[in-house]
Amino acid sequence: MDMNVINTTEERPVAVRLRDAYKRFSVSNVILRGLNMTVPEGTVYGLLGPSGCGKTTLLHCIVGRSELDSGEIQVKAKKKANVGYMPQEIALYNEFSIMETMTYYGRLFGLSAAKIEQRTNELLTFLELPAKSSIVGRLSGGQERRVSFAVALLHDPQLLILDEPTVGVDPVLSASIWEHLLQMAANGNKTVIITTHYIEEARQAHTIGLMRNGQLLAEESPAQLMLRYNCSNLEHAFLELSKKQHTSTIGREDENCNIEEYPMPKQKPMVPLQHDTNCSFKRIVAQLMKNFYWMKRNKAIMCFLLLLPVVQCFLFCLCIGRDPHGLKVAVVDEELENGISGCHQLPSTGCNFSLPLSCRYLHQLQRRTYKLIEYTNIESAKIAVKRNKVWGLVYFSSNYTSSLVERIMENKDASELSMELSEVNIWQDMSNQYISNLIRRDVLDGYIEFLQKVFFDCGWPPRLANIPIELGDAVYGNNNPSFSHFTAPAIISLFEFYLPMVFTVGAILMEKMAGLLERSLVAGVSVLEVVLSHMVVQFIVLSMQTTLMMLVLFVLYDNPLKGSLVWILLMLFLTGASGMCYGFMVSVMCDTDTAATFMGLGSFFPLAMLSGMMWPLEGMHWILRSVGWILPITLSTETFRALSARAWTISHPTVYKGFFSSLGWICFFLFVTMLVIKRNNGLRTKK
Ligand SMILES: Nc1ncnc2c1ncn2[C@@H]1O[C@H](COP(=O)(O)OP(=O)(O)OP(=O)(O)O)[C@@H](O)[C@H]1O
Repeated sequence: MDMNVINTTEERPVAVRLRDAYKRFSVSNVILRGLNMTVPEGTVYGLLGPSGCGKTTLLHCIVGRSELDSGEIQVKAKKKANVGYMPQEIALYNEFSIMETMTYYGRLFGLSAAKIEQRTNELLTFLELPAKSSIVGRLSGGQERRVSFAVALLHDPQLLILDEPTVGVDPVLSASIWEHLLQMAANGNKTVIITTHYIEEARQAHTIGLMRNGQLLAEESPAQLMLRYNCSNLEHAFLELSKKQHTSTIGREDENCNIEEYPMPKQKPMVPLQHDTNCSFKRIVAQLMKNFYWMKRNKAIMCFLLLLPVVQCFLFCLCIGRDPHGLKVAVVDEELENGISGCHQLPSTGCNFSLPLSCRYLHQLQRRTYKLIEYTNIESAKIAVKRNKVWGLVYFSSNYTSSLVERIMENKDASELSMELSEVNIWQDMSNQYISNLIRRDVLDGYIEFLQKVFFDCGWPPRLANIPIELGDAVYGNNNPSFSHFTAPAIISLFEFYLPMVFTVGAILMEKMAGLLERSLVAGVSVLEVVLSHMVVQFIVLSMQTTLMMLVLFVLYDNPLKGSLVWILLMLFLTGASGMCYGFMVSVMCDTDTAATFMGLGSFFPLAMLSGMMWPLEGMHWILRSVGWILPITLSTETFRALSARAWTISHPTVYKGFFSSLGWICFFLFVTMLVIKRNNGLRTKK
């Protein structure tokens, strides 16, 4: 049966009309030059033209993926839900099964589960597709294209816009697709706009638009076109038309000295298709379902996302903040005849000054887990320090004990010599700040302990052996503060900020780059719905990540958590929200994952450095200190510290500043995101 019997000359309502359409990507890249196009309702319109002439751009303008610079587009279908669009790229979720793909788009179009099932079965049979449980990414290129075609047909739309649907499809199926399209037009009064590279295939269309140099050279039925140019095929007709246009353009170029007039109206033309509503519960549910499918199919990625923070927290607790053990220290003790091994036979208590007191002091150092390595003289011990075999050298003179006793007994009358010989001499490798400070602390504390014990054993007041400074109980924290207690709040804040950022960028950029996001937007999803559904998933994932991190840091390990848990969780929630909003900003600003990676990494290190995580802000250069506090996790980390270690409440400025800072950053990131979306007219990649 010849479906091409529809009389296109009769007055039919117009499904799509373009008037004086202008579009360019740059001054030298003008795509549409005052193009006029009329697509009658209930017909198949074949859009033909050489590669790169702007067919896809024209379709993008009709479905709202792109905007005209000037001119007018009228689409009778009005709503996005009445249009079926098959983009040139495959734009399908590779991990989904065919049924999951259909379910997602069916839900977006508001179809019931039964209707989706029925339409899927029909389309699978018609398009000769494999079982609906087949995974899209494992199909052949041609099969993927047919699934993409099935998605466009799923909701039986009034207007069907197909960008090269028959590429990679075998000729028999291609013929049946054309037959189906013609039937839809004849029996269902549907309008189809189709682009193809196979010119002879387009012969079946009711109307043909031949596009070249941003204009339609002709717009009539294939038969009329061939008759007018007295050709037996469309290719020749197109050639004739192209020659004609070329000759007329040369004339005009000479007249205008190559200057092209380009209209620049004050207001951009209206977008032809509108959303039903900006936020529909059904479409959010469809998005959530899609996200759930994605997580189900990407279990490895989800496990990685959940386990990464836990593993990092474990590693942090195991590696950071614990004092080094078994540090080697050289000892040169000239008062011991049998070396320090002989100390073991001597009593470590009592008030007998005929025994060497240096043994008792060395015993204190050993109790603090130092490994004492004996050397015969200072020179050889210093060489060992230089070679980094030991971290320092402790030296006792041959008259150490007698001189120390004289120093204690004679006090202010002790001789200069006894004062000198009673000193323990220490030389340290100070290249490692933490280790050298630790040795210094232990050498001093160990000495006080040793002397107090001697005083006690001799019946003298032990307090006399102490330096006259009394350290009271710590007001916050404890008198032996741990580095990990200082850094734990920064670690959790950093994760809380960066994990949502990475997840958001990954999810949105993946959809954006594969054209999936645009396909959903053309199908009627609004940016607000994309953001809301992502937020829901993000917060479920973040809650699990936070719970696991808190368990490791504050339950399994003893990092302080003294303040109100509600405020602590709220602070973490806001930090996560600002990380997510940062992710939104990065994903709308970057078109490739490489750019996003650079942006993420480029911000990570400055943020980590300036957040006061590694070093207190008070110790930074004043310029950085005055900038550092503005950054997203600086004040929130301080707030977390104030809440967890000091149990301060929201009324304290340090606490509420962190909340304000996070809220401010959320607003800033969202504002920039909206600006970029507005400037780019949506969430599209540059290509
Ligand atoms: N976002 C963009 N930014 C800059 N130039 C673009 C953009 N999109 C398309 N172009 C350019 O516009 C021109 C027309 O591209 P378009 O994809 O519309 O052509 P086409 O006729 O559909 O080609 P084909 O038949 O090969 O698909 C090309 O030169 C392309 O490089």
